[in-house]
Amino acid sequence: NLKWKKNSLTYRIENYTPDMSVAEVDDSIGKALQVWAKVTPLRFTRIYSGIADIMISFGRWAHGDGYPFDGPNEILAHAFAPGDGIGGDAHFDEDETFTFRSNTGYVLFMVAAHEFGHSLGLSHSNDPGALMYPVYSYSNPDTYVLPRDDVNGIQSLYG
Ligand SMILES: CC(C)C[C@H](C(=O)NO)C(=O)N[C@@H](CC(N)=O)C(=O)NCc1cccc(N)c1
Ligand SMILES: [Ca+2]
Ligand SMILES: [Zn+2]
Ligand SMILES: [Zn+2]
Repeated sequence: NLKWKKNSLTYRIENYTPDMSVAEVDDSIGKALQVWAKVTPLRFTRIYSGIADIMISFGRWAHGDGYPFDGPNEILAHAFAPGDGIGGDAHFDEDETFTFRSNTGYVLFMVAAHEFGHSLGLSHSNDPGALMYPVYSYSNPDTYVLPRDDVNGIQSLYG
């Protein structure tokens, strides 16, 4: 597990999905980062231009890296382990329907929280209750508590 050598990280939202309002995307991303900040010394600062540690974008099919998306469902997003350049970046498949709070479509907060686990150095967990379990499951973002397996995982890196 590669990890960030610094606790203060920047992020930039490069573009937006038409599925949600700008404010809903901003809120979902911010809250998904806070899930991890709450249990580590990590701090996230948003920037609006230039290169951030965690560059966040929506794309479909071939979108500039060697890992094209696949249309609706299956792959929902991917993120790269800590490092320079594409390291830490998170890409979301624009062919998915992302939602804010409802459980019709994929809740962006949930997918983003999972992807940022990868951005911080976590791999998948085989604990079905874990956020880092490979398969998406819906949880209410307003009452979301990071499962113990994920807390242990991230604190083994940054505790
Ligand atoms: C091999 C990887 C590129 C698969 C990809 C993933 O794990 N990205 O982090 C992915 O999108 N997996 C889907 C699998 C699926 N279609 O259920 C997923 O939902 N991952 C995101 C996710 C979101 C929220 C919670 C959890 N546990 C997983
Ligand atoms: Ca897909
Ligand atoms: Zn990508
Ligand atoms: Zn994953």
